[in-house]
Amino acid sequence: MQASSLTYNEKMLANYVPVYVMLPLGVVTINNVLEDKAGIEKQLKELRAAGVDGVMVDVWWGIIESQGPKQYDWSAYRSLFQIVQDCGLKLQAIMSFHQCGGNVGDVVNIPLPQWVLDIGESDPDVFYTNRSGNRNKEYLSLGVDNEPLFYGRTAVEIYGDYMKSFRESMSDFFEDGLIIDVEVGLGPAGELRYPSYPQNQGWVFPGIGEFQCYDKYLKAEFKEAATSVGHPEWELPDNAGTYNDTPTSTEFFGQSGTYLTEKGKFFLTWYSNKLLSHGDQILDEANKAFLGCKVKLAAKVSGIHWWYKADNHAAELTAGYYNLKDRDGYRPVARILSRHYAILNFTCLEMRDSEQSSDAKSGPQELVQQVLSGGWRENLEVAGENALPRYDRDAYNQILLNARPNGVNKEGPPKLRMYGVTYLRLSDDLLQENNFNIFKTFVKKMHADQDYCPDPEKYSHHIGPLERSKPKMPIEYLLEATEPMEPFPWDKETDMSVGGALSNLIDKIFSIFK
Ligand SMILES: OC[C@H]1O[C@H](O[C@H]2[C@H](O)[C@@H](O)[C@@H](O[C@H]3[C@H](O)[C@@H](O)[C@@H](O[C@H]4[C@H](O)[C@@H](O)[C@@H](O[C@H]5[C@H](O)[C@@H](O)[C@@H](O[C@H]6[C@H](O)[C@@H](O)[C@@H](O[C@H]7[C@H](O)[C@@H](O)[C@@H](O)O[C@@H]7CO)O[C@@H]6CO)O[C@@H]5CO)O[C@@H]4CO)O[C@@H]3CO)O[C@@H]2CO)[C@H](O)[C@@H](O)[C@@H]1O
Repeated sequence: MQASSLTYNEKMLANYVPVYVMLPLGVVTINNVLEDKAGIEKQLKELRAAGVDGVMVDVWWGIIESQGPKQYDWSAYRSLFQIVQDCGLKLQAIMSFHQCGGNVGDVVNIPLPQWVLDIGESDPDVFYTNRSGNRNKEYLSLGVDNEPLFYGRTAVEIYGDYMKSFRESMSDFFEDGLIIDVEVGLGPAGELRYPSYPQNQGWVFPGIGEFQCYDKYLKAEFKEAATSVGHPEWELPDNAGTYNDTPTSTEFFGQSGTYLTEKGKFFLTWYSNKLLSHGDQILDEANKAFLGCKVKLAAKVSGIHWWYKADNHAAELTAGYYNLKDRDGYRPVARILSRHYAILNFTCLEMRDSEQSSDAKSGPQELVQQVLSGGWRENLEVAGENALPRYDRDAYNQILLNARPNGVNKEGPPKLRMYGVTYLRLSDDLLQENNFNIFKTFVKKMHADQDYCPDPEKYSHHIGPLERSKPKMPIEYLLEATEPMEPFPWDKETDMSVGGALSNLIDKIFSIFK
């Protein structure tokens, strides 16, 4: 349709960014029970009335396949999905192949299935391991992706089977258009990363974290890789410090550090490429499992904003994002996702540089700008989340700015628009009157001041049947995307603000007299 023949509201709808809300982590309990049906239904109705488009929920491996290999029980989740559907909300389902517990905000503990942990008892190397030998049971090491150690199945086969079973068991919800998005769990917290900053091993913000490739499988792979380039003597780093170090206190990340040497570069390329192949392989399984469904696949990438403004980008490097001033660590991730028609879901949308302590050389705004721009340059849809729960107008305004970095276009689609934003997370605090009022304004502004729109096609979200992934990309082609590019320009402030300093003051006075 010609833009000129559209009504004002139709043109404004082209600026609409849907808002989803993450459900509580333990909405389905560890015993696979949806305990508080009435309570969740009431809350979902409140969200719907606030204009919210949908919700995101973790579908925990540790719950569904807890009884034994391939013994899936989806019944509690089916009840939950039915309620979500009855409330008129859409659903984003996370294939949570990780443990809940050990990350910021993890208020419940949901370990991996016991039969997997039992295998880890006799072969602890199935878990990510740091240099001092600490095992991390949050997620299986990518070193066992292709090892048939789990009653004859490899880790990747397990993930593939789980997703196929999910599709079969939820086929009616797919057909009804309830499930619009599947977030494919690719690591701890569901994010494509190594568990380099585990709070349950003593990491505190803003420690640089540690490399996690010292299990016997990854060690052997590294040896083989080093030998193949004529350096059998190269070992994994032994000078990269510990969780809470600063970069410059280590030899690896310090000035003229190992990370700049031939050996260091070889290691970092290997470490980050392993993560890329891991994501690629599991997304391929996801693509096969959901082929033909009217759904989008998505992958989460963590917002490691601390030490972003240091030359060494130490915290990103230990997490597996090989990102430096002269090397883009995120565009290769985006390129992989483009092969699978997947959305890039990035976090820390709410953070501003001015809120961060200068000691951490933190740059959340520049990081978001880089990653989102990279995604758009690779012709991807880009979505996002906030990293920490926030209820203040400054945080919402920052999310609004990132959602439409150049503002609204009253004549049709804006230059840049995020595909959607998922707010972390539904809680009593969010629903508290004053917080919820601000949140409702935020939703309205994300919708470009338009009423809630139940039909995604109307805001140009075409969710067609999922096509088969494109052919595998040669590593050289992937690595071409490491070439740094200028990010797109961002406006200073959003043109769809939920209110500024004065409103903040009124909120404070209001809360005192409540
Ligand atoms: O359900 C889906 C998944 O949900 C969870 O994963 C999500 C995760 O929760 C998200 O954070 C996000 O993951 C990333 C994130 O992208 C990264 O940026 C990073 O987060 C780091 C963060 O950026 C850093 O700034 C730093 O945060 C520290 C923070 O700066 C300090 O101020 C302080 O935070 C305090 C906070 O100020 C305070 O208000 C309070 O907050 C609690 C709140 O009061 C309470 O009502 C309750 O809602 O919980 C709140 C959080 O505990 O306490 C905070 C903690 O003391 O310390 C912060 C931590 O030191 O470090 C962050 C890393 O720790 O890393 C994140 C994790 O990779 O997106 C994830 C995926 O959606 C679950 O973990 C998954 O299992 C679920 O699948």
